[in-house]
This record gives sequence, structure tokens and C-alpha cells, in this order.
Amino acid sequence: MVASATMSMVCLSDFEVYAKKYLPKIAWDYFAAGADDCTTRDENILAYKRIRFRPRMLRDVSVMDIRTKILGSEISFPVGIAPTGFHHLAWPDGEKSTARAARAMDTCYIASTYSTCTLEEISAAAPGGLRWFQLYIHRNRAASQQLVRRAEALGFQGLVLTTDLPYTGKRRDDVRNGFRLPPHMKKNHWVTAALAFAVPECIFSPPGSAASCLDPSVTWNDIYWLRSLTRLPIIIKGILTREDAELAVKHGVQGIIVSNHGGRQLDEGPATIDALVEVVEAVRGRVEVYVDGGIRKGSDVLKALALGAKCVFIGRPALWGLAYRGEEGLQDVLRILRDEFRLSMALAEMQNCKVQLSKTWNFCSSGHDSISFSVFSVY
Ligand SMILES: Cc1cc2nc3c(=O)[nH]c(=O)nc-3n(C[C@H](O)[C@H](O)[C@H](O)COP(=O)(O)O)c2cc1C
Ligand SMILES: CCCCCCC(=O)C(=O)O
Repeated sequence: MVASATMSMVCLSDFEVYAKKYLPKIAWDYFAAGADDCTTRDENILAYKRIRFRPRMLRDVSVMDIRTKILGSEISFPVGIAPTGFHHLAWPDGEKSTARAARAMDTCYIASTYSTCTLEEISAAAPGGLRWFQLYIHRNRAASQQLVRRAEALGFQGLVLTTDLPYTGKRRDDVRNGFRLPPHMKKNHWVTAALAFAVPECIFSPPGSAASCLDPSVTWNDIYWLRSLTRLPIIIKGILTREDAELAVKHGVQGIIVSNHGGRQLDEGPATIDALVEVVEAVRGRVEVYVDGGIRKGSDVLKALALGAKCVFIGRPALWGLAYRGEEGLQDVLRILRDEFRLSMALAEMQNCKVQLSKTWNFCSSGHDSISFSVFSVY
């Protein structure tokens, strides 16, 4: 998977085209998959295209500052890497390359429970990088507990609990392909920890199947269980409604990721950028709110921040970057997104040009004088 020297990678869809062309079909299909008709997967992208800016002019954009902080840690721009499973399918060094790229670009990487490198390998690959650990709670609670403790001991700085996968969504191409991990990729952190869960055979098991390794009985009370295990901040991923946002705050989490799992779980739910508005309103600044799903351009990042997200995360585009040229390819993806974001911000002439957007930016309907810039949705 080496790119030709003449290939010019200008935007994220160039990496998508490359990945589709060069990845084995079974891996491409797994990365690309959405649930059922893929309505929500595609809507995540379309919803961004319906949002328009109301740019202001003559506001001095000669100095730009796109750094921000998430849960107290500074990142160089407000785009992190969402947790995705099985990076070895994209690049031989797998998550080690992801961790190195995130550190080089000075941003946050959320490592998945279903990483194909061990947590120890990920940490050793990029010491000092900002990393959070994403947890799926398994029926084998002792094993989940052990993963949380290991992540904390290794210096991961946040625990992301994914809430939208009590069972795996029906991804038709994975079913057709009989998707499972190649045997040489079974050396991963659950196996090296001698944990008795997550063997690939049980990844896609339907509700009711005893083969499923995930615990479908997880409830809000399990946040208290997690709290008892770790001092790490808890970020809850998969929230799409004001009701659940309120419950998340009530249960003491430190952050919320508005997410529909890239449209891979419940089909026909809302696009995440649409759900973001409702969640931000419900949270009223009590915890940080982030969003993922469908971010493909710097202007998408700007829209998400303008609507109240503190930071966004990318899933599939990170995998396309890895598939292109491993660590360097992922850095290219992040750099393009960063530069596009900076340009959009400048062209929108955001006052002061600092990424503290959710405080001063809002829907245009709010009509406050202090708002230096606004976005509106077209339906
Ligand atoms: C191939 C793939 C694997 C994923 N694996 C995980 C995972 O292990 N844990 C998790 O919480 N989310 C997982 N997700 C969801 C992502 O974290 C994220 O919500 C989604 O990819 C964002 O949408 P985007 O791909 O359009 O950026 C996965 C998504 C993809 C595409
Ligand atoms: C048993 C669950 C496997 C999930 C694999 C990673 C993931 O979240 C995905 O969307 O794919």
C-alpha cells in the first residue's frame, strides 16, 4: 500500500478513494459499513452540507489561534481521533502508528477496546501523547475492570464509555463477507491479558445469542461502578438526546461525545450535528460536549464548534490516512483538516480568532450582540 509519488492528496476524500482502491475488500467494507440502509451514516455527512455560515467582514484575522483544551489538556487544534477497532486491517503497525501520528500532531487519540495492539504497545509507541481509553463493558466484568486499571496505570487520561453497542448493528457487507479477523491479528490486548472475551467469532452476534461477549444489561448505574474503579474522567459516547444528556450530567460524567457510531448501529437515528444542538442546550455548560460522525472538511469542524462542541473526533478518515501511508498518512489527514479549519475560520472572520467558540458563538437565532459569527441550518 505505497502511494505513487505523483499522487496528490488535497482533501480527505482523496484518502477515501485511495483506501477503497488499495485495501482488501473485506477490510474496506468493514471500515465503510453503516447499519442496514446506511441512512444515518450518509445523513451524518449530508447534514453538514445543509448548514450555512453567516460570515462577518473586516475583523482582523491576521493572528489565528486554533489551540484548545479538552478536560484540561491542551491540543493544537480541535480535532481528535475517535476510537475505531482493528487498525492492523489498515496498516501493519496498527494502533502504534495511530498513536505516533496523534502525538506528532499534538492531539488526542482515543484507543478502542478492540485495538489490535496491546495498550502497552500503544503507550510505548508514543510516550507522553494525550490518549483516552474507550471501553466496551463485557459480560466478563473482571476483564473490563482489568482493562480500565491497565489504561490508568499506563497514563491514559480519560475513560470513554461507549453506550450505543449492546449488540453490533447489522452491517450487510460484513454479513455477506463473513467478516472476521485474520488469525495473525488475534494478538491483541485482550488475548495477551489472557482475557476470555472478544474472540472474533463472537463479534457479530445478534441479540439473544449467548455467544455475544458484550454485556447488553449495562445501565446508567454502571457509571457508578466505573467511578469506583478509576479516578480518570469519564466521557460517555453515543448520546443523541437531551434526556440522556441530562442523565449523563446527573451521573457525574465529565464529558459527552455526541455520536451515532458513524451510523453503524441504529439506522435512521439523527445526524450527529443535528443532535449536537439539543445536547448542548440540555447540558448548559456543565460538562464538555464533543461530536463525531461525518466530519470530512475543515468547515465541518467550524460548524460543529460554532454549534457548541468543544472538539470533534474523526473515525473513518483516520483509517483512510493509515491505509495510505501509516503514521505519515494519518498526519497528512490531520494536517489537511487543521489547515482547512484554520482557513474557514479566517474566511468567516471570527472575532479574535480563538477557538473558544462555544462561549461566544451560537445559532444566529439568538441575536446577541456579542456573537461575532453564526451559522444557520437550511432544511
Ligand atoms: C471501522 C470502525 C470501527 C469502529 N470501532 C469503534 C470502537 O471500537 N469503539 C467505539 O466506541 N466506536 C467505534 N467506531 C465509531 C467511531 O468511534 C466514531 O463514532 C465514528 O467512526 C465517527 O464517524 P466517522 O467515521 O464518520 O468519522 C468505529 C467506527 C468505524 C468506522
Ligand atoms: C463485539 C463488538 C465489536 C465491535 C468492533 C468495533 C466497533 O465498534 C465497530 O463499530 O466495528
